[in-house]
Amino acid sequence: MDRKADLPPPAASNHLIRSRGIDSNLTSSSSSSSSSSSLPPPDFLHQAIAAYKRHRPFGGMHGNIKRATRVLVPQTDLQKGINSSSSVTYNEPGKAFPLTRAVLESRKFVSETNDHAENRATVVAELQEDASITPPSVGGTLTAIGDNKESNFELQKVNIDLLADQKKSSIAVSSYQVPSLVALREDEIKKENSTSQSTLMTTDSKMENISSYLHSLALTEPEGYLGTQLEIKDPKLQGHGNIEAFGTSMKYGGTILSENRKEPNHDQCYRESVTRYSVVGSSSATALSVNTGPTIQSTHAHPTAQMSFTTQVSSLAREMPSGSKVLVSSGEQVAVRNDPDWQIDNRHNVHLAEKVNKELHDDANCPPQPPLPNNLSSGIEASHPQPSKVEKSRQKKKYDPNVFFKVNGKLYQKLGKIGSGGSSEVHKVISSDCTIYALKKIKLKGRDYPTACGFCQEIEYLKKLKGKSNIIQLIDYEVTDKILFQAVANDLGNIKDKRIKDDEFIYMVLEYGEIDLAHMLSQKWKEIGTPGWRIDENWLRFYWQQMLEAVNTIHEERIVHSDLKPANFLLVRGSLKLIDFGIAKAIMCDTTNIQRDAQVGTLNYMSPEAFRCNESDANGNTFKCGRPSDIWSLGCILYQMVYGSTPFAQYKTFWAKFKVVTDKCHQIGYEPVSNPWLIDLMQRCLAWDRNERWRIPQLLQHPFLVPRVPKELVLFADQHPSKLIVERISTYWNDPDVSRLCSQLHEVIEKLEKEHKDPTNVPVDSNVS
Ligand SMILES: Nc1ncnc2c1ncn2[C@@H]1O[C@H](COP(=O)(O)OP(=O)(O)OP(=O)(O)O)[C@@H](O)[C@H]1O
Repeated sequence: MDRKADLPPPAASNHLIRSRGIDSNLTSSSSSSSSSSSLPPPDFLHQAIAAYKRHRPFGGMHGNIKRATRVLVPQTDLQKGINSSSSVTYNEPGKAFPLTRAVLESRKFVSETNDHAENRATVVAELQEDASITPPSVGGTLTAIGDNKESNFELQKVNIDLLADQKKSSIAVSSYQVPSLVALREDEIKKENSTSQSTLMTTDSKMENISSYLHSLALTEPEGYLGTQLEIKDPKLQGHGNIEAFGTSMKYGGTILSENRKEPNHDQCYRESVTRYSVVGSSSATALSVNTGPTIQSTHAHPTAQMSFTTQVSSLAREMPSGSKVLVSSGEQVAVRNDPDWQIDNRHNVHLAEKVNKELHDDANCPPQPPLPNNLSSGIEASHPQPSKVEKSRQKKKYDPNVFFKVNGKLYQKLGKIGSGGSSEVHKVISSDCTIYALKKIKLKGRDYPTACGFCQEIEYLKKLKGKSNIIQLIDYEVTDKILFQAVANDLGNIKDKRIKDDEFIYMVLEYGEIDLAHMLSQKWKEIGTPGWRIDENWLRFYWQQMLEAVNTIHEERIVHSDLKPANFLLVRGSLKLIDFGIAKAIMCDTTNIQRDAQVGTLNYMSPEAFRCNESDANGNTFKCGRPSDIWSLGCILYQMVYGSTPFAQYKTFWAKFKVVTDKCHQIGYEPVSNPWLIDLMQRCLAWDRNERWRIPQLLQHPFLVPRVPKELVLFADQHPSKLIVERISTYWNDPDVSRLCSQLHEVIEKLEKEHKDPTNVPVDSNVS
């Protein structure tokens, strides 16, 4: 059924149109009607709250208040609008663009300014909707319209009203925003001019975080209305990845404006949240404004999600620092809390908005409503079944755990799962100050206390390594199981044999790494086989040195990592940092080795002694793991960086690996490489006998990293370097052909050197070309 057909004709509000900066004569063709602003405020408030709770436009409850037309178009109609011949033809007659609803409307809106009479009614309807139901707290004026290149989003500029007192230079970022924009402080936003309609500009890298946040909201909160009216002025940002993030949020109906935006995917349905969010920044503090009011009811909106989103924002508002301004606006009026300095124009509206705020907060304690079937989502009263357990816990938590993590009272919005290890999940998150972190969540349920204590050990190591630039930094952590928390600090005592029964977790907020070495390597190895490919020695040196330094840092702190592998080196702002101290062990003061309770590590990188840790050899000597075990792992990583696979990769099963790695007589194969020092370096790390392995300070001085040509010449005064190299190579290959070739090479090098010293001494019949 076409719901649009059921709707009363749209009405316009001059008031709103003014606030949006649209010439009021554009509305002349529309029927006039009442607006919310014409209702006595308490009625408005009650209706707003009641409708909000019902998740449907309260216009519907009031005969003469018109519903928004755009949001009541069912998906099928939307699809029709997009896919069928009814696509909007724009500017260039005859050229049809398949557009999503959001784009269609934006263009209609634009078309109004272009005097496209046919679209005028729709624009009016949109304006009326805002006017009669929820006047926006911030008005915008579309001032520039781009061309209509296919698949681009044309609107290029939106002027945004200043919401707050000019003297205080507070800036309203947009009418529909997200909480994390609180970090968009005034010093990161320049006003283009000082009139009440100023164009926001931001060129700061915060944009990346914000866009990424929006992106995440688009992903995690499909019902959220993510339109953010920001003009992106910085050419660097145009076409940058973060624009894509905006593009994604636009899919959900936002009017985020930037040049050359890609057309949203038609498969994405158009959704809007009942609740709108707005953020105000001031010179002295940041503020969060929550614009309530059932503005739009999408046929696809998910009431539970809307509720939870509201709850999250309320919760975020509570999380904000005490100096922050929490604004709640109902309609275009804004109330300011916690800040006596804030200029308030209209006391009544402050009162009104505060009431709305209170209701909003009360709402967070109301049971969320179950989702309505799509076809019933507007106009039908939902029944209120008892809240489920999950819902109850959500109410208790006052934030949606599907969207946020709470660590030590701070909320972190999930941006997506990065990876999961043997015992944990790692998520990309964003904090309220728009910083991206990695959040490691270790599930404790079902684990015994000694194991859980082992997990906490990682926190101890990271605390010990705080401030070390080549170790991932622990920002915050929480152990939700209080018994465990105390046991770690004191003693396991009588809980040794007990298990954790409840849903308890360890949360660790960590510095975020962009990519790990494993992924970098797999990218690098795609180049293999391309014509002219050869090992990039400088690339190798650059990262090898950083790896050595990172491991040296922990060795100096008497910590053995025990699980060194490419995935545990993360690139953070261009530098490699070490992560995952899950199985690291501290070296006792009176020894250089560690005792292991169980076999640990990742097979391909495990040293012979790690395979046989704590066992005894034929002579009764115990295999112990210590720093050399980490050196072996580094050797395996270097081998992988040089050849593309670890030295024992061809042995697939555990036992095959065990056998070959623990076999003292097994010879690791080294294919020739352009720089023989590289082979020497690998051999220094992969010596079977752990006592023969070089230590990190030596490795940092190895000729591969520190070419010492003059020093070498002095050191081997009686030996020509080429001879030395040739000798070493022939030793390794022990092959007459290799020896012969090496001798020839040596002769050639000597000849060349003679020529270099005395250019007149060039043999006439030189076979050196
Ligand atoms: N700080 C971080 N920034 C970005 N990604 C991270 C971060 N920490 C971990 N990861 C990603 O999450 C994955 C798993 O993390 P981690 O290795 O710490 O977990 P684990 O349970 O100890 O894993 P494993 O079983 O491999 O030892 C890593 O391989 C890495 O890709």
